[in-house]
Amino acid sequence: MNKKVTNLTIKKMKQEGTPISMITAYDYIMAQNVDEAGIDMILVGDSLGNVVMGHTSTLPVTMEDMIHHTAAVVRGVKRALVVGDMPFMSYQESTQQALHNAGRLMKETGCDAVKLEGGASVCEAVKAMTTAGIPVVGHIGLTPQSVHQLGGFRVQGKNSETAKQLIADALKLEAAGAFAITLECVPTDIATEITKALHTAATIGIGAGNGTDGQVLVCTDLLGMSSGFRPKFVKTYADLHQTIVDAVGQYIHDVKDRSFPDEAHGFAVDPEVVKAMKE
Ligand SMILES: Nc1nc(=O)c2c([nH]1)NC[C@@H]1CN(c3ccc(C(=O)N[C@@H](CCC(=O)O)C(=O)O)cc3)CN21
Ligand SMILES: CC(C)C(=O)C(=O)O
Ligand SMILES: [Mg+2]
Repeated sequence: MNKKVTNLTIKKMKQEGTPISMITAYDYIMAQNVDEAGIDMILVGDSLGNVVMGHTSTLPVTMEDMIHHTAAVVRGVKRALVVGDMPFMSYQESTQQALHNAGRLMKETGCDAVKLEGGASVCEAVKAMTTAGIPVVGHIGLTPQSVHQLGGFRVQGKNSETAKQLIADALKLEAAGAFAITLECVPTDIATEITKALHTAATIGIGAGNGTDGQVLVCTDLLGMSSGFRPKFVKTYADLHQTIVDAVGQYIHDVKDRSFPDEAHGFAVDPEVVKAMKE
């Protein structure tokens, strides 16, 4: 088995220019599958609000939801670094609240790091966490927990002023101790400049082009399991939605015409036993 990935491995990969692969997972079985594929980092994203729970945003996700799913993912992983996403209003109230909930997420799930959205405004919390021994991943650009503040899901950092703000936030997160920073929906050239400006924190892009230190995608998006809207940045590598519909359709067909189960999928008994049973 390959050695467990740590925050130091990720920092080293940035120094060496080795691209970092990251994917979301929300349960034990998906975690086992993506870990076996050789993924470097697994994010138990609060996107589970959309993907697993069927909400229209990530806002309703609770600490209890995140703990439940992150613990399941950790049980399926041998090598990848597991990051637990801090849900909406689990860290925005105060630094004390942020530290308390980051501690809960690590303590009650066994994950390797936590992630929270925001720039300068969360740096005091990031500093408190890293000081307490909790590795932190930042998240700037499109921050879905602020969708109502941002006025919708839109690309961030499109003018020089907001682009400067993003660089400043990234540098502050790095100084506060974040070992990686997710850049979501940021123009390619801006994300590349942010990546160059950071010396220790690795950038992990989603809709941020190929100049970042790594990439992250939602597992059900890249596997083609999600129906409905797909963001422009998603590349699908399989059509599992159709594969599942076809396989279950075949199963239904076999049940209806009694071709399943056949002898190979049942348990035989000595005919004498049946005879004696009826007496
Ligand atoms: N399945 C899934 N995949 C994700 O990547 C994802 C989630 N869910 N839920 C949480 C957030 C929300 N995300 C989103 C949601 C919408 C857009 C979106 O509407 N993007 C537009 C770009 C708009 C513009 O040009 O400004 C697009 O067309 O892709 C992007 C990211 C990313 N995250
Ligand atoms: C899209 C990624 C970065 C995320 O935060 C999530 O899946 O919740
Ligand atoms: Mg998230």
